[in-house]
Amino acid sequence: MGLCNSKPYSNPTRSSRNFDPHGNSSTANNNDGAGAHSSSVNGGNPSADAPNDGVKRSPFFPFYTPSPAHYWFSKKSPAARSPATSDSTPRRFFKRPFPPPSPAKHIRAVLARRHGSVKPNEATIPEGSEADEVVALDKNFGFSKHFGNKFEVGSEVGRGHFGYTCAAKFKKGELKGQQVAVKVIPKAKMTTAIAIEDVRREVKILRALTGHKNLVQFYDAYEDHDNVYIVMELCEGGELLDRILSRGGKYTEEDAKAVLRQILNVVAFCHLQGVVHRDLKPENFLFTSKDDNSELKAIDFGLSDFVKPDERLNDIVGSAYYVAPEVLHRAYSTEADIWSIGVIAYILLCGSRPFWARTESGIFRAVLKADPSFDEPPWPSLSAEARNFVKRLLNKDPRKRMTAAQALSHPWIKSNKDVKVPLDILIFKLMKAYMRSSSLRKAALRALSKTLTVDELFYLKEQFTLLEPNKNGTISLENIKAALVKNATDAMKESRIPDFLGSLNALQYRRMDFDEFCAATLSVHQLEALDRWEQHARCAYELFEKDGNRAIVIEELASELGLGPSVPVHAVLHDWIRHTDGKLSFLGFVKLLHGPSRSLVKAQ
Ligand SMILES: Nc1ncnc2c1ncn2[C@@H]1O[C@H](COP(=O)(O)OP(=O)(O)OP(=O)(O)O)[C@@H](O)[C@H]1O
Ligand SMILES: [Ca+2]
Ligand SMILES: [Ca+2]
Repeated sequence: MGLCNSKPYSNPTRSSRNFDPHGNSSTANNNDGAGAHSSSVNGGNPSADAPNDGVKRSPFFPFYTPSPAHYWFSKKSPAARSPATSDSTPRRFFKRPFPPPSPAKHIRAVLARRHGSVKPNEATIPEGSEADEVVALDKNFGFSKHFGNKFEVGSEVGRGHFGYTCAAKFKKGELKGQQVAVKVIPKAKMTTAIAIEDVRREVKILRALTGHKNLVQFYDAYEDHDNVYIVMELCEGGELLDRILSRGGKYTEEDAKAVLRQILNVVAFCHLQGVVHRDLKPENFLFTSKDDNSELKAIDFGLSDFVKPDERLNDIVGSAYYVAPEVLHRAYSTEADIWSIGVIAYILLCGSRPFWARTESGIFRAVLKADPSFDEPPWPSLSAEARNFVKRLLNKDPRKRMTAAQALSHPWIKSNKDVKVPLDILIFKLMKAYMRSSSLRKAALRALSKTLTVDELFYLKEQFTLLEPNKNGTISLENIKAALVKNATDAMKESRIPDFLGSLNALQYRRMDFDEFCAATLSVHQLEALDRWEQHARCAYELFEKDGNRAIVIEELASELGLGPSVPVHAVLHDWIRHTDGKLSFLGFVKLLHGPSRSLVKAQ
């Protein structure tokens, strides 16, 4: 067939259009402090972009300033000041399919969950009777009561739906005089058991997740009669959203990469720990300083949760523009965060939101059904890798979406930089499925693994290296355990990741070399999402034909697929077997690659 060369996928490096009209003015509109806007929401307001009370509004657009529009029309606008930029940018702006980003509201189900104010047709949260709970709400958190003794509170630096954040200083001790941020959450706002539980969990997660440079550093939590106080490192550079807007809505590819690398890094870390953030958006990333190259920190774990490796969450939480389709379908895990990063990446590169409508239900419809546009400027002038990167984050099928660690291995993000790829929890999930597979399926996966390209092998090689401390070409269960321990925080215990390793017990009596590792940890679903999947599969089938395909007894296949005696085997399996010689057909091979559950669903 001539396709079977395992040719490295060529990534034609197009010259990226590095125009950044406002690249040097990123702090231009940050003078009113971080979070000068509010993400607070009017739960009953059906208009997703309706102005919030108490925030500044643009006279030109139905959302708050700062917005790019502010810059086009203001005398102080960098665009107005810079003749080099004023010719192209405004035109591009008016061609945008959607308005530029504004602060995202939490979806109404979140508010219902927090406040118990569920409108009849929005009643998406089935948990117990709120009326009963109000009577006996326990607002004691067990946090230290000495906030007032320890901290001197300064001015407000930001505000959210659930509280406000102030700068503060340690009054005494070793850290005397050091600045911190304090998120103050009034207990009066905690009107449901769920709201209280969410605050408990926010603190628990902040406490458990320690030691990543792109995660806001948590100091401690305090409480008194009126408030909970979450004390953390003070980030003085403002929100990513403000910086996007102050740059006129878009970043150059290089600048976007620098931001996305940090976001992906911290999110990969959270996912390895079994924490899903569930509210990733540019408002929830802060710069440590006003500096252009300032480090970025993830904040606001208010909607975050622990998730076990083989568990799905079902509560609808997040912010509308950033919410993943599977969250709306109520069965999701860490991949939902990756979707949100896809939305952020889309915004960074083109300045508008990929899924936009005036109402929450309109946004949800777009998220579920619409394909984001890559035809409008500036997309055609951006690099093919950039578009490919964003599309692979915004795949509606979570199984086909890249993970954070894979995204860090993507040629666009990687470019010439020495990006360190973190350990990926997906590797363990795939390994578990592999260990439970039949020898026939293992042979099929091995054939497929021989067709992987240089880019795909790069990621697997990185993962293998992280698990292979002795560099002897093989890994053992002990190596895997050690790699996890090395990366573990307290969060990992909560999300039961060590228990999950029990499923890899079959590995305790043998070692795995890189070839088998590739077969074990390649994701058929992800490969299937690639344009060249047909080539991969055909190629792999050819290899399998030469070395592995054999006549199959139907009963054998039936037992492999877990078909019971009541299922009419012939009816289900006739398209799996080649009539001429009783061997696996191409279709059967592809179904086998996917494993039992999927094959059955498709076959029946
Ligand atoms: N460590 C920090 N340093 C500086 N500013 C901060 C810090 N933490 C939070 N802020 C500011 O306070 C705002 C609100 O904080 P946060 O997002 O945690 O609150 P929230 O009530 O959970 O908000 P939301 O409505 O998004 O859920 C942030 O958007 C940011 O502007
Ligand atoms: Ca927030
Ligand atoms: Ca929050």
